[in-house]
Amino acid sequence: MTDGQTPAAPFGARLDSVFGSRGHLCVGVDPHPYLLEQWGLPANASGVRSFGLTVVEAVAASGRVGIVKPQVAFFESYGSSGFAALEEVLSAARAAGLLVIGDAKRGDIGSTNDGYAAAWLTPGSPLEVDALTVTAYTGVGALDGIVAAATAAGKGLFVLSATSNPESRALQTARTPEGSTVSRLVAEEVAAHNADRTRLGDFGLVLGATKRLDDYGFTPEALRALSTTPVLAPGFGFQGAEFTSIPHVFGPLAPDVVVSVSRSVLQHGATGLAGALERDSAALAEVIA
Ligand SMILES: O=c1ccn([C@@H]2O[C@H](COP(=O)(O)O)[C@@H](O)[C@H]2O)c(=O)[nH]1
Repeated sequence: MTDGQTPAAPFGARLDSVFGSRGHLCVGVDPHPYLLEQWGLPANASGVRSFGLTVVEAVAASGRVGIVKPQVAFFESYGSSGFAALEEVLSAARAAGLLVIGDAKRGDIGSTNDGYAAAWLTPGSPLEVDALTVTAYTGVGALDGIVAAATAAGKGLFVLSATSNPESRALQTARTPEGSTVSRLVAEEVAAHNADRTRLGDFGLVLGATKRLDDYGFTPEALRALSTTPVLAPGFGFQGAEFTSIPHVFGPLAPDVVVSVSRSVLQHGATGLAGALERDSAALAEVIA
């Protein structure tokens, strides 16, 4: 629900609409302590609040970017006042019409996951987001309650599958008894939740742009089978991936990738952010129409 009464359109449809109107760039709201210092802000809740609101304002004003991804860790590190700051940032972003992906990477056994669903996906809750990142180490089935809550509220999930960090390889390329990789198993079980869609579903995957997906067990056929599954792709800029690699890395999924950038744009400071957004969104539009 958007206002507690009107049912929201499904997340996948809303994401598709943002792709059409504002493109695929997603700006991470990652107030690292070193960035706070660089921006002349204090390393406390008031600093992350100002940082987050400034990023939201710049993204909304750009007219070229429609998705933000606040990194919860950097707010959580200041305790309850950090969470209060996060609530303000989330609310400002949603009020500005931006699609908000909460990067909280929640995930537990099913009964506990219901608590996360209540916190992040319930319309009107203080931490309401449009989509949430979650882990499936307890099994994709343990997410069923969050999936049901998301569907009821027009929300989405992005489930970690092949993450961008170098340490992910051993675990995520481990083979199941049937011969699939862990990454691919997660991907296929998540994609099953989108099976009734002809266009984008509400349940996506985190696939790092720094990876060769064939190394993680994704054959070309496996990628084609994910055609209604949106992809949240971190790893650009600071972690080394380039926009021009998107068609090669993501193949048939490239048209539905949410391209996430944080430090590479945030390092330009409050005054340089608008220019960085303009440059990145223009460069990305050359790659994903
Ligand atoms: O596999 C993953 C999953 C999430 N992330 C998050 O994305 C941003 C990346 O920040 P950059 O500054 O653009 O490197 C950050 O919030 C990570 O927690 C990821 O990098 N990889």
